[in-house]
Amino acid sequence: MTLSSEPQDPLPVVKCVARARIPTTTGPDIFLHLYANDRDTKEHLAIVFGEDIRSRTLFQRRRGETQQDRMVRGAYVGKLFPGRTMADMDENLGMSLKFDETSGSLLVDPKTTWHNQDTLVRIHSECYTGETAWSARCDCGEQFDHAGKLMGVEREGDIIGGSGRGVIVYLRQEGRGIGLGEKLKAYNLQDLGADTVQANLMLQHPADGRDFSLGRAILIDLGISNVRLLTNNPDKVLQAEYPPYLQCVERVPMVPLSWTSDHDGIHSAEIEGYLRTKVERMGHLLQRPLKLHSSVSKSNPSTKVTTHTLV
Ligand SMILES: Nc1nc2c(ncn2[C@@H]2O[C@H](COP(=O)(O)OP(=O)(O)OP(=O)(O)O)[C@@H](O)[C@H]2O)c(=O)[nH]1
Ligand SMILES: [Zn+2]
Repeated sequence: MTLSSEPQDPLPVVKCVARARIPTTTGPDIFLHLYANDRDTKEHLAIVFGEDIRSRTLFQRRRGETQQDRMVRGAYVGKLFPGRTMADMDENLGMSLKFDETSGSLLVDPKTTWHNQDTLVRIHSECYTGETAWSARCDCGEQFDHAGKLMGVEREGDIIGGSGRGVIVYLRQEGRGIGLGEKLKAYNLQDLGADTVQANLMLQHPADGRDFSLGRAILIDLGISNVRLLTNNPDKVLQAEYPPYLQCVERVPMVPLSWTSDHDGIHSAEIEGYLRTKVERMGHLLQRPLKLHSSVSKSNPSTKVTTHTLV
């Protein structure tokens, strides 16, 4: 945790290049933001739930640009429709943006811009295998889907959702930063008996070489200050802090679905090893709910008691 008296590393410079509305198969429209930065050439993303969470760099007025230019890059208020000519005003919805006439910066107006509220956030690292190749080696794909669902609901059990507001910062940090090729080699080493940490070290990589400063810079660019962070990773909680601009006000756990249901979620030998390593070797805050009694079926009250060890 960086105490406010200690100098903080300067954040990378990020710039939102484009934003577009994505109608989703699961219900809400989301707004995909693509970022450039001064640290790498990757296309890091922010998946934003809520039209009024606004990137300051995207909405910054640029010299010589037209209202059409602004609409094309996604710097518009409300909804686009054929024939619309003004980016900064949506007459149909009666919404208009205000700017500092000198600097051209967006002025925060509670009627049009989300600010100073706790925001549900996931800082998610890319995992091609888990998100696209149906892998049962990790829970990244499940976490990505679950985070998206939680952004859209008021609550799920005792977890308070985002009620339609939230941000998934999607960092192109495949393989905890080592890239897909090296991660595939790590998988082979895991099939030869190594765990995910040992495999990275055997390939001469750190156990976790990720840098989350880009995530912090993107959240600050989106005007997010109080983060309710969806994670089990204590390091991410620390990494989501940049006082006084960004603070993590709550860690929201992500319990694997397979631990709360016998049929949902990922059930595989590999995922158990993956989760166990995260807990035992990376300090992840995951605890399998301790069930003292299996659900004793009415028809057979003598169902044997099963206990689950804590992982
Ligand atoms: N090197 C390596 N990376 C892996 C392996 N399995 C998953 N990963 C990567 O681990 C990262 C998972 O990151 P996240 O899901 O964002 O977060 P986390 O650090 O697991 O913690 P949570 O926020 O609690 O999910 C992704 O970059 C995956 O590609 C593995 O076996 N080896
Ligand atoms: Zn994964």
